[in-house]
Amino acid sequence: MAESAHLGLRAKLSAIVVVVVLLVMLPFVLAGVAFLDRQGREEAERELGTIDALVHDLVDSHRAAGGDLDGLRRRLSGFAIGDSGYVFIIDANPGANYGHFIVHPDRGAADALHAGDVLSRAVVGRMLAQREGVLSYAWRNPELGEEQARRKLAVFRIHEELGWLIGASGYEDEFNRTSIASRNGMVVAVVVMAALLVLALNLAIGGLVIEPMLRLQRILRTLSRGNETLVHAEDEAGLVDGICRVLVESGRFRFARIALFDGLAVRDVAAAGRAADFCRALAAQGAEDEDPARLAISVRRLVHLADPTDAGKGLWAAARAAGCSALIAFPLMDGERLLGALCIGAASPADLDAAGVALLRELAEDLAFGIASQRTVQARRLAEAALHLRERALESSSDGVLIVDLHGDEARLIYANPAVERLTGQSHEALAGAPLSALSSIDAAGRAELHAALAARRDTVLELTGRHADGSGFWCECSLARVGEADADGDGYVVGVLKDVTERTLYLRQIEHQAKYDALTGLPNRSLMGDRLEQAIHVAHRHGSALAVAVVDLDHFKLVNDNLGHTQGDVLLREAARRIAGALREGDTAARQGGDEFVVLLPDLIGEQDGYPVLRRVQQALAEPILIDGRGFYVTCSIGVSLYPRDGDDAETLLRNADMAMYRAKEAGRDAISFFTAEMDRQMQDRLDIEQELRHALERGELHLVYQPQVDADSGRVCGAEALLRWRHPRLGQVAPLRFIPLAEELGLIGPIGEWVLREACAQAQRWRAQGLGELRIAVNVSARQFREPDLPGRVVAILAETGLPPRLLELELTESMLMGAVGRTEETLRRLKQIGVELALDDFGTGYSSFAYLRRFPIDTLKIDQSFVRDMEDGSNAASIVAAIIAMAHSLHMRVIAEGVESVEQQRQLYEHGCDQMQGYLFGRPLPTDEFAELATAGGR
Ligand SMILES: Nc1nc2c(ncn2[C@@H]2O[C@H](COP(=O)(O)O[C@H]3[C@@H](O)[C@H](n4cnc5c(=O)[nH]c(N)nc54)O[C@@H]3COP(=O)(O)O)[C@@H](O)[C@H]2O)c(=O)[nH]1
Repeated sequence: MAESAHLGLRAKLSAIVVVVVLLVMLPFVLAGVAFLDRQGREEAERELGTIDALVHDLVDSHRAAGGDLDGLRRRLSGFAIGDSGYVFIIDANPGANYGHFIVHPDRGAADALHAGDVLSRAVVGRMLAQREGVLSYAWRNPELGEEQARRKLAVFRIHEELGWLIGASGYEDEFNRTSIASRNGMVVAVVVMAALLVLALNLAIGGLVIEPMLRLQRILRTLSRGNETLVHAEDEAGLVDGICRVLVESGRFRFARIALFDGLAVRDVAAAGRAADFCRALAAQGAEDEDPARLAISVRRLVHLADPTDAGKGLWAAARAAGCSALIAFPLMDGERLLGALCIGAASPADLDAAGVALLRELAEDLAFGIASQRTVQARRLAEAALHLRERALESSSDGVLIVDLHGDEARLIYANPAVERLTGQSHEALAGAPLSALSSIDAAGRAELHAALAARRDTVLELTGRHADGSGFWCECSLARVGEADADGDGYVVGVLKDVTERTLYLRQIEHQAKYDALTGLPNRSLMGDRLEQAIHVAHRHGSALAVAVVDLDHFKLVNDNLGHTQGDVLLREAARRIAGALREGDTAARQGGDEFVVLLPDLIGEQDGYPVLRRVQQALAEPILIDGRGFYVTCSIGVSLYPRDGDDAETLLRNADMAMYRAKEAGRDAISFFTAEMDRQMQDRLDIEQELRHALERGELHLVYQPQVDADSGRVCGAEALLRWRHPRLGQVAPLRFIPLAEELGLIGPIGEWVLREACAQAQRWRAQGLGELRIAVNVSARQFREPDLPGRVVAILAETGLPPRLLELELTESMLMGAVGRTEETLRRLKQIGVELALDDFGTGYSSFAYLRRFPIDTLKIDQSFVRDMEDGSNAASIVAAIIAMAHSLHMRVIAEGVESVEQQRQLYEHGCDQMQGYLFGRPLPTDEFAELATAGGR
């Protein structure tokens, strides 16, 4: 299109030139032609006039000489004028021959002009009418074969005497041949001149006007399209590519390339046209240093190379390789910031004339602006994207985020994210723009704290509580942090991050509750009771008042637990706890110490006995039957009481003394309230003393065994012995088994002691075998803790192997309580013991919740009737019946029965009658030292 526009413009300009030249030259040409024509005509007129005059003279002389008309005709016919001119005489005398030719080369005297000869008649007519003059007219003589008419001239004059019209006629062009030649020459010259002028003007206009103009137009168009590219480019890459393309396609430059500078390195980012050829050739020439783009970047100025002297050969070789003979590079500047350079290769230096360079500079400036704008846009896009991301992060944050505006009189919320709504139940959209006080879900104290922290302009973390719109409570940690610049008054914006700590708080509260309260009963636990006791002591100390600490222990709870199971035991404990707490005054505290033991704190007592009525109420409340599974259970309790300040002035002492008193109540037969006394304290000291000494009893060899004979009921002969442990202390003397064995169990010393007993008893039994005492079975008591040790069967096997005693001669005495509870494990232990081959006896049978269902499951060999039944057999109670029933049932389960504590013959008799298999008791022998037992056994018994 540009090409056709270019040609059109050229054609128009050429036409204008032609017209102008013609307009300028035509008047001269026409004037010349007219002049020459006039000159030729005048010459013809003159010549014809001369001839006419000659003819007149000739006629006169001929007439004067008396010549005849024919002779005149002959003479005049010989006149030749030019190629075809002639002399004529027309008869102008009135008469028949008027208008007839008297002399004419082609007509005789008699020839008149015939009717068809219209032109000749008109010409002759005009001459006759005019009588004298010159007549010019167009004449075509077909007789001469003429195609076109020619101008003819006739000069004529009447010969008055003769009445003849004498004239001479001829074609004009036959008279002024020179003039015509001159005219034609002039026309040719003018045409040639005009053509040359048109050509010269065309060339001049083309070179001086059109080319620069077109060039300028091209660059303007390039600039325009460049601006379009600038406007429409979507990114920096598109912009630089587009500009390079525009320069090559619209600007007709050989190449365009853009190199950007990032502060460290120059990097070509876009190119069009033959830029690659140029760069390749530049590299091949090793002339990269001369690269105009790099030069423009390094000098920060325009680099214009249009002359071979402007740069080295390498550069020009590269330029030629790209078809260029001029190069230009513009630095791309964004203010003071150098962005890079635009390098353009042009086919001719003229393509980079001053006007073009000015426009290209403009393009380069626009490009730099465009790049900077794109970068700004890009930076803004990135910033917007980051902002959007941050917004989304805020929106999706699990923590609540508030932005508070502190400007103005009242702090305002300008933003609240959805997490705030989740936390508080208040619409986050409604909160945005509302005053801070709109956060009504946060409780008043929290809001006040929030206001105070914001007023103090301090970054802080607040613990806030509130109520969700659905009514549930919530807890949150609110971190306040100022953001942005504060104004002169310190006002600005504060971001509050609300971390929902409801779950954590509830969990901690639960943990705290668990740490302070008993999970089963909900009563304060030992720890909280300790704290409250300390506090109460403190208050009592200040007020000079008294307080009581009572340890309440349920009587025989273990039996309930063991026989009914833990679940029912728990039910009983919960109910007991409820009753104890219900019996107290306001301000009193009931706590569970563990197991079936409770502590009651009675503060603010005026007198030391003031607590007694309260404790009585506790006792009475528990005395009411407790329903479990529809069955009523009667629970009694033993209560030990210590008083502040009388029995101690610290929590530990008071608790210990109350505990001691409680034991005393137990010892006193249970279901009693016992107040701590100094005597109890002494006994406690004794216990502590024993405890201390017991720890070393085994290693110091202070323990020994005694053996109580067991006799066969039928024969009365000693059939075995029960090994009973004794402790003789050098200072304390003989310590009763019931004092130290339970203590050893409590202190965890029973393990090594029990093993020692087992080994010692087995060794002794084996020695007696060796001494010939026969196959005596040795019964060894196993403590509950010992029985629970998983390795017990293994230890028994090892000891039997060590001592050599046959397993069947060892009988392990277990208690009912050991067998209750973890039935599976118990069964397993019993099974393994039975596999060894030892005998198993159930000790103290009848004192617990004896269950024959259990007995059927367990591989028990012997039932040992508790001595309390044996003792009561004589007093007429139903003990004898119970004993008889036990014996009968045991036998039905194929168990042997041994009665212990047989002291009288009557007891022996009754037992014998009931079918008891074996007996043990003082009646047959007390627990005896080894030698004495050996003597008794050798003697055969009592
Ligand atoms: N785990 C262990 N327990 C043991 C061990 N040695 C003893 N004990 C247990 O200590 C409790 C008290 O025993 P002890 O003072 O030795 O009393 C026993 C007998 O002396 C006593 N007994 C025997 N016959 C009579 C009698 O006719 N009248 C009467 N008043 N008392 C008598 O009974 C005790 C034996 O009881 P038991 O074991 O139930 O057969 C006691 O519970 C022992 O079990 C030991 O080494 N380990």
